[in-house]
Amino acid sequence: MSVTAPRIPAQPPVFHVYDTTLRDGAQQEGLRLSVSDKLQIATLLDELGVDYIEGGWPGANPNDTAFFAALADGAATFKHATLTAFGATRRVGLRAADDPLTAALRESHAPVVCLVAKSHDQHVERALRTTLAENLAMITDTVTHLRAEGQRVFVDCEHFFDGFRANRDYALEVVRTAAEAGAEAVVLCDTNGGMLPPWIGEIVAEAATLGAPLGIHCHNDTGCAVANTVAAVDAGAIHVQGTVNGYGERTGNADLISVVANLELKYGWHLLPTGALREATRVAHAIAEVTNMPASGRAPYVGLSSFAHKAGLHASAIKVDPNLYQHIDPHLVGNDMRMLVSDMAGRANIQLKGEELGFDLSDRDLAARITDQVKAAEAAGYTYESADASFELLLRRELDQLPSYFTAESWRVLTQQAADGEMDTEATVRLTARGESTRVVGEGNGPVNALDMALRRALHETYAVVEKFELIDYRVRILDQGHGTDATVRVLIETTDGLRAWTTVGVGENIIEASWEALTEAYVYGLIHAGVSPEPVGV
Ligand SMILES: CC(=O)SCCNC(=O)CCNC(=O)[C@H](O)C(C)(C)COP(=O)(O)OP(=O)(O)OC[C@H]1O[C@@H](n2cnc3c(N)ncnc32)[C@H](O)[C@@H]1OP(=O)(O)O
Ligand SMILES: CC(=O)C(=O)O
Repeated sequence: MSVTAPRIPAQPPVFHVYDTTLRDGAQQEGLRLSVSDKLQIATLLDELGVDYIEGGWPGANPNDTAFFAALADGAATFKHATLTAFGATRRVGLRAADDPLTAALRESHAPVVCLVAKSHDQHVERALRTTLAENLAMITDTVTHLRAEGQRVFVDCEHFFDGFRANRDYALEVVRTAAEAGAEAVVLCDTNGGMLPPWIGEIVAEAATLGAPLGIHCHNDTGCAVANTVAAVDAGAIHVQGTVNGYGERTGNADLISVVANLELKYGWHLLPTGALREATRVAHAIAEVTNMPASGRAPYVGLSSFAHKAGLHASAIKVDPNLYQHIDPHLVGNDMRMLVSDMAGRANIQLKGEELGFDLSDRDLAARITDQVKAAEAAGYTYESADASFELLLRRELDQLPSYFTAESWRVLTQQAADGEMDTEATVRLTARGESTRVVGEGNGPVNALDMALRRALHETYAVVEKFELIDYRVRILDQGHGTDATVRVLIETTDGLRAWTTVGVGENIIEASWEALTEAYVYGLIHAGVSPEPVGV
């Protein structure tokens, strides 16, 4: 058999992409979703084209109950996805029809219910504190009851893989019971997330001999949730569960976008509606905004760095053909290639970055000169990979295309503590803009804020657009760790004009000097991109 051609399994005729961001994703530490957050996320998930959106556990808390009620009242409608309510099998000793939590599932009006059932004998005996037979009866009773009430049912077999190892026959009996009761998919859960891909593959293959439609739900405690999910699919699972951005209890769940992108782009399967995968990056980032959990730059497929190239050797080959250093075309998932400029850059990085910013750096000597400058500046502490705006100013300086808007003559900052303990900071800036000299004082809650106020006031008369500029992030890093307060520092400042954001860098032995450099560069870059004409030559 040839190993050069990849093994591509055939796509099953029926396959479910099941999202649990709003339920298991919300079990992540620090994540709290309001009803309105859930509605926004559900709409984004529908745009991504997942088949099922698990909205939460109605009846377990007022928020989730209200979310299902809001959907029942028409707060959002889905073009593609089917709403699913999560819950558990009925309580020990109750009839499903009499269990208030089962009633909440019925009353959720969700067309599909996903029930968590115990499948590990020890969990039945020690956590549920009941018999193995009663657990099977709980599954049968709850599934048949909900089916009779007109809801479709999936069953999540909690701790299935550990349970299979502890008591294979019982774990398989749970699968058989759920399927016979009418579950459309029986989902095998690696609840503790301790499995590895070959183990998942072997166990799913054994479970598949029962003939029931199987699903997979993996946690990421071994860092293998996505690989485990793909292994389960290879072994016969036709339903994959996961969350966007891999949110979830402890180390999270399988990242659903990675799973789907792998199956679509590596196996060539069609899982999402045509073209929807191109929404993946936008949706992952929009959901991160709603959860207020910054998306990982290193997330496969959709991360900011997923197609960012830093090394000179990579860039030189990418100039010939981007595919030489990329596993897919980033546009397939709505992402983009980015070229990073740093001390690891060669001429090719600089040329490609220049092209990205709209400058022709095809001249080899010019590109080499700029590369040398970047390396020297990076050695002195500057960083350009996260300060594109300062890199553009460096390019413009070298190309003699840097407009002169003002000349700063001097600046001074005073901070004092008054007798009542209040801190006052005042900055004075003296500069010339379009031939006019000004001396302006600004006050702020700290030295950088006061300098920003003074600079803004000094420029405002001449360049009114500066009132739109707002400093939105300020980061300081000590560069030579061995030194104490006399160390060199690097300051990164992010500024916005309300439409776009840009980052500039300053370096110095004095934190205020470094901040001043980054601040003035931020204003110059902002003025250039606002299309403001500079000072007339000779002023
Ligand atoms: C693997 C997973 O992530 S499954 C999803 C887990 N998610 C959550 O737990 C979040 C939502 N949960 C909740 O709000 C609450 O736990 C509730 C409302 C469901 C239950 O709350 P309480 O009635 O106060 O019970 P509590 O949380 O202390 O314990 C859970 C009970 O459910 C029982 N239980 C656990 N799994 C199951 C199951 N699959 N089927 C039936 N009962 C179960 C437990 O044995 C325990 O019973 P007990 O009250 O007789 O001791
Ligand atoms: C059901 C579920 O979330 C789990 O077993 O991990």
